[in-house]
Amino acid sequence: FVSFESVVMGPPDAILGVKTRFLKDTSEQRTNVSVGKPVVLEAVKKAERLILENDARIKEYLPIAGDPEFRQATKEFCFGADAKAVKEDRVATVQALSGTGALRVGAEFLNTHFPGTQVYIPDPTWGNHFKIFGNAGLQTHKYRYLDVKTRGLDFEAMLADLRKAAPGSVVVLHVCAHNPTGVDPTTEQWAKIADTVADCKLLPFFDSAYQGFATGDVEKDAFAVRLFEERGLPMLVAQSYSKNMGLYGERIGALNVVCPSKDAMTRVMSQLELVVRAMYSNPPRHGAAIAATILTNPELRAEWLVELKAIVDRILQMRKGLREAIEATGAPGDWSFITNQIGMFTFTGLSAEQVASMEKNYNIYMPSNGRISVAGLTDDKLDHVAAAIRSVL
Ligand SMILES: Cc1[nH+]cc(COP(=O)(O)O)c(/C=N/[C@@H](CC(=O)O)C(=O)O)c1O
Repeated sequence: FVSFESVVMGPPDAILGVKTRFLKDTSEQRTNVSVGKPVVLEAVKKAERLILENDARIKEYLPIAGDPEFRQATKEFCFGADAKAVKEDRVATVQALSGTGALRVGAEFLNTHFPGTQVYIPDPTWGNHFKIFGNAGLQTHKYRYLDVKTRGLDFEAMLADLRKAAPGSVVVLHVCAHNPTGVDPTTEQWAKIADTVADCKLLPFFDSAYQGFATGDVEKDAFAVRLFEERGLPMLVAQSYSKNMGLYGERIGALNVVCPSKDAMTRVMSQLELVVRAMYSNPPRHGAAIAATILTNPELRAEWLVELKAIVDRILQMRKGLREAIEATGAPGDWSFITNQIGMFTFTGLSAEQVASMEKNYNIYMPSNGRISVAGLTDDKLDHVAAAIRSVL
């Protein structure tokens, strides 16, 4: 029988748990570089004013699949309005509890209809990927991704590992701004990955959590997904608006499943709705209303894209500043990876011990894998972070 007394303590989350420790730290020099610091965008504030004025049905249930306007807008944002799969209505799209929820609904759907499916996940990857797919009952495997020597993509090893996967296996691919490494395939490498996926009959499950955060251009950042769509490949794509709209706590995202026909899409939609209904019934309204308003209102969309570009430009400045601050300490080694990597994070290669020492002596808070959220840096913190890194080399 159930006895809550027998429940053991679970481990703190490797990423979200860091912020908890940061908040307990009262020192002046405490610095949180673990997760993004959500600035509320002007476009979001304006969208919320519009929603409050116009949306009379503000508290009704949404349909199981979510806000219809959001679903169409997010699909077009991901694949492009002119994508064949979109125009032929072959993409099954359900609103999701952000990227995590999209991945989980997709994993449950796969396990329900294709039990025993093997899922190949990059090494390293986002800290939650293995648990999401594992908890849904799927078999997870690593594929080599980062070459720790060059700090670049271990491309041949990645392809070799994918070629070893059984046909029908799922391969998780970060669309852009790979977390935690900040290392992405080049466009030529994406073409070869698409060839390998097609030849080996693998099923891509794209994780699109940073569209717009890699280059500041939302169209360019969707390159990989759109290349695979143009090839006519089936795929799943999990989307998140946590980072690119700063809607973290609104939990707004989507799961897209590209199907071979409109009829198949209709059947997949019906099965996705069964997963959603039994998991949380239907999704929250507010985040979907914000995202749909920004995506479909031309003035707000334009304003949003300008704000997003400014955020990405500031991150590039912080990368340059951090690299120069570290080099100014006379730190040994090549720090060019800090400005070569893209997206929100830089993967420093610091060990868990070095990270713990930086927390203890310099009150720097970051995940034990050595990832620094550059988005969390400000000019006045650069020298402090650089000194902390210098102290552990
Ligand atoms: C690659 C990736 N995919 C999905 C998510 C899910 O985010 P959501 O808010 O559910 O849409 C995150 C979040 N990453 C950051 C926060 C977290 O760990 O949840 C992070 O890596 O810091 C990712 O980095």
